[in-house]
Amino acid sequence: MKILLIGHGKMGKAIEEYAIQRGHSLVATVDVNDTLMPTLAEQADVAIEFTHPEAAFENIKFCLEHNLPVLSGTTGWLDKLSEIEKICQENDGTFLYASNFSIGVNLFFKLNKFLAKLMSPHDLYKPSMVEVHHTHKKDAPSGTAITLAEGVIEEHIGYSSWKNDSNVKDNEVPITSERIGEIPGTHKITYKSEVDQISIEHEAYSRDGFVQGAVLVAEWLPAQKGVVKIDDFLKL
Ligand SMILES: NC(=O)C1=CN([C@@H]2O[C@H](COP(=O)(O)OP(=O)(O)OC[C@H]3O[C@@H](n4cnc5c(N)ncnc54)[C@H](OP(=O)(O)O)[C@@H]3O)[C@@H](O)[C@H]2O)C=CC1
Ligand SMILES: O=C(O)C1=N[C@H](C(=O)O)C[C@H](O)C1
Repeated sequence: MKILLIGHGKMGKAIEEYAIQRGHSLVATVDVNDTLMPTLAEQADVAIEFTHPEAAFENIKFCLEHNLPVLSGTTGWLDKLSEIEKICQENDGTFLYASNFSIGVNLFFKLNKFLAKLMSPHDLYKPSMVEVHHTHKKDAPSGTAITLAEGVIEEHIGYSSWKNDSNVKDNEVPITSERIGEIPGTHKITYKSEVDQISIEHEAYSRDGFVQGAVLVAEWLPAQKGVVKIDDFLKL
């Protein structure tokens, strides 16, 4: 498979290495000072986009307007997600966004929803979330934390929004973001009552899970149409 790799930072470099290991080739790596040229899109089977919250929208739009299936793992740009989904439909394209490409985290998303549903009738237990990442991370809260909070909101009658603060209203899920050293990504949800607490946690040991998931999804993506989800790939 021929991959157009957009973003050549921590994720881009690791994806390049793993994609080559799996027998793929790169049409090009496009980083911040490079230009996305239509000829690059013509030569590629799929684009993988891991860049910056400010850059993701234009990069994805370019791919969709040049008939190139594209997956994006960039977080922090979700205010424009519905616009991209519209552009995908208008161009009869293929697009997938996932806040986290690790299989473990996508199973954790399901566990989170299950726990929220169980907790919904028990308002003595108050949820809160902590996400911990490396100090280079540009966005807070993490995209994964937002997906987890959305899962709670979907399943728990007592919650309708989230806030990146520990000081919240009754109907808000509090998310605390910590930035420490080189931590790849840890997410913990706790339901606390006056007498006890229940926590679930996912801890990534490295970026390998995100990288492997992104390349496996990229292999599957060109045969799909429209706005697709990682749940479709994982059959969750
Ligand atoms: N969904 C998932 O599973 C995962 C998502 N992520 C997300 O992916 C994104 C990238 O993460 P990471 O690789 O760690 O970040 P890095 O900062 O290491 O890499 C991003 C790269 O993209 C470059 N870049 C910036 N603007 C553009 C542009 N317009 N076109 C092309 N390249 C550009 C940056 O250059 P410069 O540094 O000069 O700005 C940098 O080289 C983040 O949003 C992060 O949250 C990360 C891990 C897993
Ligand atoms: O920036 C990162 O590193 C990560 N970003 C994603 C997020 O914001 O959820 C996924 C993972 O946690 C690593």
